[in-house]
Amino acid sequence: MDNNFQHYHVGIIGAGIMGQGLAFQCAKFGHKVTLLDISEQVLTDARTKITQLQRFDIVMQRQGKTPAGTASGKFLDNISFTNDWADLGECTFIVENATELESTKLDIFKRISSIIGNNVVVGVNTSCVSITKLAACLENPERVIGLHFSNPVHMMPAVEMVRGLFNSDSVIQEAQQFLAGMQMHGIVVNDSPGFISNRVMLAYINEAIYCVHEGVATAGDVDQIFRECLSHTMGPLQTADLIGLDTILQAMNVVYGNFSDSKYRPCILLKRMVDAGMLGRKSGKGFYNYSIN
Ligand SMILES: NC(=O)c1ccc[n+]([C@@H]2O[C@H](COP(=O)([O-])OP(=O)(O)OC[C@H]3O[C@@H](n4cnc5c(N)ncnc54)[C@H](O)[C@@H]3O)[C@@H](O)[C@H]2O)c1
Repeated sequence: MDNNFQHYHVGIIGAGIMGQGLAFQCAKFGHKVTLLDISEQVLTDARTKITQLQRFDIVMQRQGKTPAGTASGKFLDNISFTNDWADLGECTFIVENATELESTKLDIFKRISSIIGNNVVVGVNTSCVSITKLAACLENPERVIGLHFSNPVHMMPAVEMVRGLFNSDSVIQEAQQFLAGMQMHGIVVNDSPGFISNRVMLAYINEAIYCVHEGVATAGDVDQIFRECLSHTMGPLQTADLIGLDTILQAMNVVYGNFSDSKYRPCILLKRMVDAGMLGRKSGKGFYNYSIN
């Protein structure tokens, strides 16, 4: 790793889509990683997925779509997988990536308050939950900052960095340095429901789901219009499948609950698909069918 950047022992809470991607990215740039999840099965799957990410990343590097890392050797050995919260005690930087439910994240913050060091910066990877509300669970709330990574983490150069009400400038600088060490940078916005990206994108995805629900067009045709008429790389329903329909629904509920504005009311089709376990890529079926391996 470039000597100008500090090595951290990064504690990542939640080993789902985002936790896996972030664990890989951190290890690729020389950080030691402790990846925690409450589910043994998720931790087992995460090992496999992270190995697959490494293969995919090598191809992307050859195509110039992702930078080379700075770690050498078998850097994935620097990731440890655990369900023991005490293992976070030695971490020097934390990123919380668990399920997009305010109650889950609040429980996690209350839990880690007595485990992690008092000066450790805590990043929150959330689509919508208030950074300020989570920060209030910790002593030194100024060290909690929103780090809204995008999916796939290792392919995206920028992170929506969310400044909570308590944040100090030094924490923002430290988080920027953490990202810079992985050849990423943060774009700082203030704490508001859905921040910028999700406030705009959720309304767009939800409207596309309404179009399918009302029979205006098929999912394939909606996406094709965005790709072929508007030059988007992906259509809104492909994006929804990539993010996870459960995550979209949970995020919409948070934004809708905060703004009480009907433009954020989740479409009934989205709710029914989540009820049916059609969560998108991660479950093998959403608006499209996927092979899970
Ligand atoms: N999926 C995306 O494209 C995307 C993009 C940006 C941000 N996010 C945000 O990142 C976070 C994680 O999203 P994801 O897509 O990885 O979700 P996911 O459903 O794939 O993974 C969430 C993980 O959290 C774990 N978990 C649940 N409760 C927990 C607890 N109490 N302690 C520890 N782990 C727990 C689950 O077992 C699961 O493995 C969410 O807040 C989401 O809004 C997601």
